[in-house]
Amino acid sequence: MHLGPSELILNKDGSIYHLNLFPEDISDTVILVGDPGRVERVSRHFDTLEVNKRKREFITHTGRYKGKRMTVLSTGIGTDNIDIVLNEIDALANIDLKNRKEIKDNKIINFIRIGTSGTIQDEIRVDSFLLSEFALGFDSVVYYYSGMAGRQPEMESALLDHLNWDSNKSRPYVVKGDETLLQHFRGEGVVQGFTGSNVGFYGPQGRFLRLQPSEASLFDKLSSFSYRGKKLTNFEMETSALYGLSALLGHRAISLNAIIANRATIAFSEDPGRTVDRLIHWTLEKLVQL
Ligand SMILES: O=P(O)(O)O[C@H]1O[C@H](CO)[C@@H](O)[C@H]1O
Ligand SMILES: O=c1cc[nH]c(=O)[nH]1
Repeated sequence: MHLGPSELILNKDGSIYHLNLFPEDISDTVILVGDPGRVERVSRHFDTLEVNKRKREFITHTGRYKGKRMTVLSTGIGTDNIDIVLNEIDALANIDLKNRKEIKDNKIINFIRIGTSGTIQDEIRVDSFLLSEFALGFDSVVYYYSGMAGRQPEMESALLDHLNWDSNKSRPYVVKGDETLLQHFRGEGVVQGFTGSNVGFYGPQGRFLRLQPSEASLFDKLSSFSYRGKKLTNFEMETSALYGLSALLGHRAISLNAIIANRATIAFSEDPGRTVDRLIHWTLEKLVQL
């Protein structure tokens, strides 16, 4: 199918609209970070830097770490930005931008998110690393696409029963990370988790400064949910759409979280930057072995 100029939008120089990139600018290993400032914290470890581009909050560096070509790209905050980033990276990989048609042999991208997150379980230590085995999406991005790849309907039903969900809010969905990548990144010292991706940092994560909650018991209901021994472990704001869209597009994704807050013990990391830097270094080393 030919994609017209209002659908597949290209800049004057032919680069993709928001990311400002050409197909040759990206590797098939893409590290996603929320914070644009974190891109340099990753690429400072690279031996060589070949691409350094930006538009809006989307900064992209491509280079080599110990010989392996990698791209690190900032998504900004939220699942709506993940919709842009996943669709545009996929277009760079799998659409011929000149004739505006899908390329026959689809390329598979490995997406590795390195993010910050708050745990909701008291036994998970601040400054630990958490690998999201499953993601719970409070956003509704996946509902705009056809298909159920990666989705976990039984977990979704169990959760909806447990929460007695308010129908004014979008229906939460559950999606699994890519098993090949999960296997590679599982290991000692890494908590395996079930990550909630919320549609905000405050109310949607049960944080209230001056406003009052519409449902006072929601945070407790979420932290007490368990499905076949798997508890909901932590909150952040991107992993669900990353897992959902990657599965639908045929890519692989995992999400690694630096736990900087513990909402159950009301603790915050004394040095979150150090924890993020440790997670970056650990992830780069694991990626070289992939
Ligand atoms: O540190 P990043 O990757 O931005 O991730 C987390 O931090 C932001 C909120 O402070 C949200 O994007 C959340 O997902
Ligand atoms: O509590 C937290 C910490 C980091 N990021 C979030 O989204 N929530």
